[in-house]
Amino acid sequence: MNDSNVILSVKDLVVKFNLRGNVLTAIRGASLDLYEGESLAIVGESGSGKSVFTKAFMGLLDANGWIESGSILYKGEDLAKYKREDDWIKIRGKEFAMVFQEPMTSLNPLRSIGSQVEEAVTLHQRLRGDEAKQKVIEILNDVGIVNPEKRYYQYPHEFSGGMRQRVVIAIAVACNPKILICDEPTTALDVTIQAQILNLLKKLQKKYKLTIIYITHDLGVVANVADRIAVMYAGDIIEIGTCEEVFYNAQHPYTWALLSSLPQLGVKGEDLYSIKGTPPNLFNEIKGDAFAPRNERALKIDFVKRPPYFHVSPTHKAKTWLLHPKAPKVEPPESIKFLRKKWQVMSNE
Ligand SMILES: Nc1ncnc2c1ncn2[C@@H]1O[C@H](COP(=O)(O)OP(=O)(O)OP(=O)(O)O)[C@@H](O)[C@H]1O
Repeated sequence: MNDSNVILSVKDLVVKFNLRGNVLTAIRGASLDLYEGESLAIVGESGSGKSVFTKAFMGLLDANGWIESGSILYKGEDLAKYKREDDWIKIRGKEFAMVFQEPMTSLNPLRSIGSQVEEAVTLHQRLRGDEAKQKVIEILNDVGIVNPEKRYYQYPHEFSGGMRQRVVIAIAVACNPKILICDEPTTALDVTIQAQILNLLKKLQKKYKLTIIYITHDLGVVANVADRIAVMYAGDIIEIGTCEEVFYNAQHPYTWALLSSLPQLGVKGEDLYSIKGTPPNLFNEIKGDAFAPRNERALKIDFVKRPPYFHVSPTHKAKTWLLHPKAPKVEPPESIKFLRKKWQVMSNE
């Protein structure tokens, strides 16, 4: 990873919404460098801002939302300055494509699968007639749809949930995007199908040279597919690092809480850990570390001053005062200590 590979650079992004005259700050100065060809998972509880953050890159914010400040640099242009739908049309599909959670809402029930994929091929790859159809069949085959020549003429209701999600992915890939954003792509599917779809995305990433952002509330789901993990809380990325760094050497107490609530890490015979309290009200100004009121290990300063990023390694940083050189030593929960022991072994290998 080096700076010349940065494909998208978001700096200090602030996104607000107006709700019946009251203003809510959904993204509170979040920054992110995305590297070409990587897969990055953005994780966090419901409402942490994962979807709004990525929708801002595609000009897909709801009508009552706007980018208040910050920049989104892509190919030398600042997308945060785009005001007109015409500007976004150049980006959407062609440069960035999105796969949503519920495939049925992304597909038109009245049109054949083939014609829906073909529309994307015609629009973005400038192919026509037989050539376009051949391309569609090739893509349907690539996404694992058996007998694509026959399936081409079928309708969404003739496909299972997993197969429909494959079609949605085919449409996204048919646009030839550089960046694919997958918003909870497997939440609506059962566990075996989930794994198949994630494997498929991994395979397509290589063939189509995609940079992928996975959005999920489930750290467990992305463990096998993401190169890096960004943890979001109350509209900011509070920790980011390689998958191993975030799993085994997490630094922010919120990341500790997320990890401790994973069923895979549960201590036998104990109830599953759940994060106490509720996220802050984004209509109010947030002072200090937004997680402090829910953090039983919070320091005094956490309630007063917002922490900057502190680097743990060149690829790993977190916004927590615990990383300040003068911070008192705070013991993480048992499950995190267990992971850190593994990290020490891994680091010495
Ligand atoms: N159109 C809107 N008007 C007002 N508030 C909004 C709007 N869209 C999103 N928000 C608010 O912005 C915040 C971030 O929402 P977002 O959908 O990005 O969360 P998320 O992390 O993706 O959650 P989930 O996992 O539930 O999708 C939430 O507080 C949400 O209520």
